[in-house]
Amino acid sequence: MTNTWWEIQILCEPSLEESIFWRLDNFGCRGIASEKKGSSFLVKSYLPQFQAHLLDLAALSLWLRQDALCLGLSTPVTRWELINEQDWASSWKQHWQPQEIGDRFLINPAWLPVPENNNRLILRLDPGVAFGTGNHATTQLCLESLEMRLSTTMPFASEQTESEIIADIGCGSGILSIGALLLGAKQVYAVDTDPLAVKSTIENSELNGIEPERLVTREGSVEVLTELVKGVDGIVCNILADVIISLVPQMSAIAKPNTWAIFSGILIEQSKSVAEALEKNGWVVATLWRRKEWCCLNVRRGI
Ligand SMILES: C[S@@+](CC[C@H](N)C(=O)[O-])C[C@H]1O[C@@H](n2cnc3c(N)ncnc32)[C@H](O)[C@@H]1O
Repeated sequence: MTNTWWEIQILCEPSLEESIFWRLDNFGCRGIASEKKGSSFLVKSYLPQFQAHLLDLAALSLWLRQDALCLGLSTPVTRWELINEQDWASSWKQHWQPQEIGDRFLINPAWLPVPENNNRLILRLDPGVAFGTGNHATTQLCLESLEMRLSTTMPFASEQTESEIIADIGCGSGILSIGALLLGAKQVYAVDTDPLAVKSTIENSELNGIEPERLVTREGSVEVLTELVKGVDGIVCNILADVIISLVPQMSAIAKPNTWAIFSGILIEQSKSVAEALEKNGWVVATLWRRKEWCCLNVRRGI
């Protein structure tokens, strides 16, 4: 049993209540209740924390807004917070098992023994409260894209994997940075606006025996990268679509004429607006991979 729950609160017009209940039920929420708040309704619902990442909650909020717009009603306000943090770590640890991703990776929780006779790249991880266990479709899509980019046996792989310098924007647990380094990249510059993510990336880097100079981690975003490095060969960025769109113009400062990039955290219905923002800023979309309701854009710098 988990001890930490998301409490999701939705303030809405009364006529939206039914469609919200339906959405929450489909989302896996347990215990849905509503109360009158003036002329509005406040719907409260609960979900074990391990069942939803922040990205999923953001997607839920978007669907609720879209439902309201389709019905011609004013959009609801969705908020979420974690309640009852006690025993979170131990309860969550019971739910997280080693996981194979793509053809090359095995994500192994830090507290489990490293499997013997396994020919996969073992990525050891203790994300703590940071995002990035490998369970989420967007992280998987990014790792698989990195695999295609950096595994020398892959047809689209870079011929100079061992000299590739990569930026990881929104590094979370550091899973993508460490994945790129295990695949043979020379160096990764990882940034995240959340100081807990920065701490988690540094700890996971040590856990995987990565030399500190190969994974440089800082709190912040693209503006910090521009101070750290002149140009990078590749970029991975798994954040929400809106954030990606706002960061794309600044990314030109760290892009070289042949830089490639992997973007995820994008709902399928948002892919068009992200692709447009990328193309406006000198990127060419090469492929779109999808898993569940999420997609991942593989792009390269335009000529
Ligand atoms: C979806 S998680 C991705 C974690 C990990 N890279 C993965 O793929 O599993 C997004 C991360 O981006 C960070 N973030 C959000 N906005 C950001 C921004 N503007 N610049 C840098 N990081 C940001 C969040 O703190 C969070 O750790």
